[in-house]
Amino acid sequence: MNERLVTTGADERERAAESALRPHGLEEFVGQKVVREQLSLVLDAAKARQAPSDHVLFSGPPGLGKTTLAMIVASEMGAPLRQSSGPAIQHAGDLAAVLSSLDEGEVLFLDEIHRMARPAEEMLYIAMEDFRVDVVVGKGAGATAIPLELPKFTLVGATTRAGLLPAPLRDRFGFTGYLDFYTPEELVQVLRRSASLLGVQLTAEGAAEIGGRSRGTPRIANRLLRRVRDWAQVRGSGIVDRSAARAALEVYEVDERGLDRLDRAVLDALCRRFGGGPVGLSTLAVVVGEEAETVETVAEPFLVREGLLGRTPRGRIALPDTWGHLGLTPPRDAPAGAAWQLGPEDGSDEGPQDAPGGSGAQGPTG
Ligand SMILES: Nc1ncnc2c1ncn2[C@@H]1O[C@H](COP(=O)(O)OP(=O)(O)OP(=O)(O)O)[C@@H](O)[C@H]1O
Repeated sequence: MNERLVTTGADERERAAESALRPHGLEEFVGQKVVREQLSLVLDAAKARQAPSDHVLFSGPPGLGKTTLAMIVASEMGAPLRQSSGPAIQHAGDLAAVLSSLDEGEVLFLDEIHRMARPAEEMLYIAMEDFRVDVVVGKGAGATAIPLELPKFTLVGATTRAGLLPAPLRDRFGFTGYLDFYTPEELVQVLRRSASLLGVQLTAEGAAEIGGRSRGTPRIANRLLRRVRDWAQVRGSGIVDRSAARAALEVYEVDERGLDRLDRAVLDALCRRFGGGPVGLSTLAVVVGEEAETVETVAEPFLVREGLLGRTPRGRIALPDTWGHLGLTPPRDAPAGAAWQLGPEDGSDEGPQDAPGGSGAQGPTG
């Protein structure tokens, strides 16, 4: 089980549990209306031409359905799916081995495609466009490239960081689907479907309660459902209703907005200890007893998205909602969120308050 119930990633064990809940066709896939419609046009056109589909890229945060869609592409095309990932392809030879073993029409799914080694990326451009790889035999001046024809295949790439893909690779995908976070109503639909597959009795209120705490992410919704089901079986009536969801998620310390203990510790330190900031990331991390990287990559993206934390060039700041969420009253001199000059997206800059002993409790000057 994951240490954090609301983390967006999944380990091998969880992925195995997830496979039972995956939609098998586009009509079962909840939400992402635009992507579904665009993708179904691409696939229907390919089927009508009786040819492999164009290469497809899915981009979006973890747990929103990229792997599921890759599997759907293969099943809609009636083709086998071969899976690998960027981190597994560290040499051009690794990729040549995968590509040369494909059959005509097969779908190759490359997860985390942005993490592939550069020489392999370059080999992939040619393979995608010309269905050919150049295998280099020998070394130095005597090295020769032997072209190897490949069968026509469809590449499905998935990435959480489309911006990291070099333009020549991005341009070779005929279609890119951008996945967005799900609405609470869509998550209720995901939960209903999962509950029926798991044989769990789920009430409308129970689904709404879990959906609202799932951070817009089906993976988290399904994970919370499994934990609430456990609670309902052991301590409740077996039915997943609102009170079971509330009681179970209190045990797991997931609050009504989907924040867990780490998220709240960060906000609590920011408001109580540093008067709302700005405070540097590493100081904040020391106070909550975590690595700066964990705070930055695990807690912050969701807090920023929810408008509960701001990243500025001078450090992290509380926003008006932050105080309310913690049940605190902002100090009288706390600025309105808009008055702050918010920093760049990756805003990992350390503020001046990172100096040892800095309290960082002052407001902005401008
Ligand atoms: N639209 C959806 N409808 C129903 N279930 C979904 C949907 N999207 C995702 N899920 C479920 O959520 C879980 C995670 O989905 P998936 O593995 O496809 O996410 P991912 O985007 O590939 O994540 P990662 O980036 O970590 O690989 C799966 O159990 C899947 O069935």
